[in-house]
Amino acid sequence: MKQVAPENHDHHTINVPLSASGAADAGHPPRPTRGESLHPPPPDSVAIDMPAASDLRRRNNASGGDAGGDETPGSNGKSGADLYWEDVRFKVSTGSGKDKKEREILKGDSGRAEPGQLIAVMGGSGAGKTTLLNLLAGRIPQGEPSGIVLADGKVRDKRRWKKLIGYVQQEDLLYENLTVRETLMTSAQLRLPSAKYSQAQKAERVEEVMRQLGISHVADSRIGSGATGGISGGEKKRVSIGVELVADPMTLFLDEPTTGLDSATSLSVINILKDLAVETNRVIILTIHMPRETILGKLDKVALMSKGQMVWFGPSKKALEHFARLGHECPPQTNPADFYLDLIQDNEKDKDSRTVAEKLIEEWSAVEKEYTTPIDEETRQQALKTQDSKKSKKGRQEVAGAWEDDEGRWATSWFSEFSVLLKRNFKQTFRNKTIVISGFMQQFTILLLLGFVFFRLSADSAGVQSRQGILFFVCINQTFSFLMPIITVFPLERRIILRERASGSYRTSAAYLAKAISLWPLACLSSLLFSINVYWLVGLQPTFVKWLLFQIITQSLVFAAQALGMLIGSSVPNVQMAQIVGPLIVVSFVIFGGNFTAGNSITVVLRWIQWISLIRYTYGAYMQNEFNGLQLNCGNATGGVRCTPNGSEVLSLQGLDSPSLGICILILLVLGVAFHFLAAMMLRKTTRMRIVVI
Ligand SMILES: Nc1ncnc2c1ncn2[C@@H]1O[C@H](COP(=O)(O)OP(=O)(O)OP(=O)(O)O)[C@@H](O)[C@H]1O
Repeated sequence: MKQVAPENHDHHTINVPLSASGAADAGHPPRPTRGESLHPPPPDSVAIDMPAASDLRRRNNASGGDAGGDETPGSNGKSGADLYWEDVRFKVSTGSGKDKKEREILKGDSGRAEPGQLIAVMGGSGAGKTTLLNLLAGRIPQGEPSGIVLADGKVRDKRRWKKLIGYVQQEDLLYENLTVRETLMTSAQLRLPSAKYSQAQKAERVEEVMRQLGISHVADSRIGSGATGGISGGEKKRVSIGVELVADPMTLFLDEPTTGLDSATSLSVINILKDLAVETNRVIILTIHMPRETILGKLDKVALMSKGQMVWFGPSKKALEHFARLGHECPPQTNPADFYLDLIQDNEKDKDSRTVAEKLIEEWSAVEKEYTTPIDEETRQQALKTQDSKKSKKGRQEVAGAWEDDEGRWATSWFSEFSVLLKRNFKQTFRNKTIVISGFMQQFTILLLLGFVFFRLSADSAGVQSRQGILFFVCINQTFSFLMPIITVFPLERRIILRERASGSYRTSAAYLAKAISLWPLACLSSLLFSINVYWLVGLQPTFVKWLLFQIITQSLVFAAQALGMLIGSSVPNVQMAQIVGPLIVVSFVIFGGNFTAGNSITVVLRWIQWISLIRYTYGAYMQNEFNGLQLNCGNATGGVRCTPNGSEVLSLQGLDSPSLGICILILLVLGVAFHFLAAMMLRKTTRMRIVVI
């Protein structure tokens, strides 16, 4: 029984079963098109009024027909792209200097994936599975690809392609303090075009995807982590798939989606993918290591690879026949996947000094045309022409022009991106109670310690030294406390940002600003807890204006220290480097902070450090705030200790009377803004995924 949706409407009604039912068999019935249900709707199914899930593709298709329009896949109106690749190669340079060599990782592979098919790339470790998957997806961090890849017979356009596909990485890159529903909703809000989908429709899409993936029962559970608990590994994998699926991609790529899962969970993930491929008429391509036989039965085609070359591409059952014809029978009671892998990894050489794999590669190249449905030659020639023109300047302009005619480069406005990301960041930060509480506890403990050591300072020569000591300590404490936790933020989140940016989810400026603002309130509150109380505890000058200035100076330091933390975090490749570089920079700022050495006695080569030392300006401002107008009691001065009755004199003796307090605060703010600006630039640079389409 079919549930046919009215066509050519902005919205269509689909029947969504409340449970993700079992997968269709390998020999599944004729594929339904979108809007048709595979199975009769169960009594508990619900009809949802949804925007056509293929709107995103239609949007891209609609504008793909003209200027260089042959570049856009999907313009034949199909819901899933037919992916064709021919003679694809991939080279990388290894070594350096004299030892520099070129290594060919993919050596001329061809194949075709048709809508509705679930395809697995298999092979031993290092066979080139991930490289082939990445090349088809266009995600190539380095190296030189060549060959032809056509989507629906068209050369792809990089900017559109990255938004038309979903790519599920091997690791589950998710925010652990968000719930499943919030995770998927964030993806929907960022990736579904606001012009087509209202908030309610985006929420409906999320519910639909959760039902398809069978994760509705954990919708409100936090993702969690090994340490904090949370949803299971299989559920996490389904959430990762859901993050891509809510954007309704035309083609879905998955890198080893079953790795790390037990065999029952792996089978359930594959069942879901199989259902998705069939029900939504999409191409789904994945890499897999050692599937069990039941999983193999779900796959429409397998691509067996050895040393960067195909050994077989087609249905698994036919592979057994093909290998049997070549004299390699699969022994009874053997999982065909084990048999394939043993065969292609057999390194024993025969009398011609060739391995079994080498012979199988040769045999495959002789018969591959029989097994791969060719594309129409006229389409192929046309695509080749477009590919050539795309390489020329004129072609590039045509592609760019075609994009400009589209609805826009981003699914939603800058402000929407910013507010979605800000909300996500607040949830991620404030739900981590350990971090929140330990931040306050740290400030409170130091406050107590200072209270014991520096309680109510005297106004004599000993009090001068103690004042200097405590003010310098406050500078160091506040810098370390608010810089160090931040330097690991970007290194820890970089791979998530890379993933999200690779699919064109948001502008870096929105992501950066949302992150910077979300980190500020907690730092502001805990630094206030410290600075408000330390002032009275230590007994600094008891006037409201000076107390207020003390708070302003502290907040300016916190602002600049956080900005510097973000700059360090966005510039270093990993947490370890951040933890080395962060303290190194702060310590050099301390050395040039104005307490240990006078500015003009520093060697010229390093003198510049004092000009960017946050601690120098903060210390200068604190000292002026405290010592200007301070009357000291020299009555107790003991022999040899010079006592200065006037606080301003202390400042001029130590060279801390300039720049003035106001300028010091201003410089701190300017440094903060400059660090933020540089950090945003660095984030943009270090989270850019190289997308190359051939
Ligand atoms: N950018 C690169 N630079 C150098 N070598 C590379 C690069 N990318 C891939 N390789 C090499 O190419 C080969 C194939 O890599 P690929 O990751 O595709 O293998 P795989 O089949 O996915 O292996 P595994 O199952 O172990 O992940 C490996 O030997 C790998 O070291």
